[in-house]
Amino acid sequence: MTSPFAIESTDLSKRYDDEIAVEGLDLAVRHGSVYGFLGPNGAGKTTTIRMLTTLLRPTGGEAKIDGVSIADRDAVRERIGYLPETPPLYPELTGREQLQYVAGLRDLPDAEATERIESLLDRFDLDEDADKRVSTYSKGMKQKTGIIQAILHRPKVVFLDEPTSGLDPRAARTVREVIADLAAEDTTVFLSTHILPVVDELADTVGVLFDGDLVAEGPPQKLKQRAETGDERSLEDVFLEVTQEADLPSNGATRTEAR
Ligand SMILES: Nc1ncnc2c1ncn2[C@@H]1O[C@H](COP(=O)(O)OP(=O)(O)OP(=O)(O)O)[C@@H](O)[C@H]1O
Repeated sequence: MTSPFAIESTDLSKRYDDEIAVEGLDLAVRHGSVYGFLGPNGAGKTTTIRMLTTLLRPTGGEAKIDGVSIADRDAVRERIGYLPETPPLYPELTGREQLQYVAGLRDLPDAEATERIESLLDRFDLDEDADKRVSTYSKGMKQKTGIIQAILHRPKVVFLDEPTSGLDPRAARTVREVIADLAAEDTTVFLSTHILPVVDELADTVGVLFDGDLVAEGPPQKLKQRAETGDERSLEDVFLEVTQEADLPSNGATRTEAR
């Protein structure tokens, strides 16, 4: 039977010399869902994403993407798209050339590549600037190009690190709509961001990482529900609480489960 999970990790860990960046991470992210991956600066989010996207070798544990071990780099890379914090772009290419280049790397047939590139350029309001060099692009224009190249080949799983970073409100809304569309088409979206309303709106499940450890996980609605009183609090309240609680060893950090 095929696994219901697009992303699975067991005891995934990364140690840099004596610094433990990620410790024993267990993830199970369903196909076609949006997973909001939260955590304070330095919590280990980028390290986790770099391991799941095969860019960094774990020092412990195992993970599978769409059923394929991250040890099988080529097979995993075929299945994923990744928008890192700084999108990898060639400044001397135009936006359109950059996307054509990526479509070529992904072996997209020419006609499909052209159709996909043009429709995404149009959707992100980048069509009029597509023949300018990337070196002349604003931060937001580079970010839009980075997002398009991450989803161009219709990956099964897409990892987005702060996708709305540097985007104006209209473009940020487009990104939110694109994420919802991807999930509706059964693409799994692993979304790392500090912008909690975006996660609240889009995520099926939220995971909060703190000091390399998952300290809370569940659907946003459940996490926001106070168990004792039934009152609702904001996702920001939840975030502040679980990342502070875990900070105080005397409190005995517990994982808030609300699956
Ligand atoms: N190449 C490296 N060498 C040594 N330590 C590293 C390296 N990369 C990351 N770290 C450490 O690992 C921990 C996790 O870093 P990581 O970049 O994964 O955090 P993050 O959650 O993505 O943070 P942010 O929200 O600030 O982007 C930090 O303590 C960081 O200093």
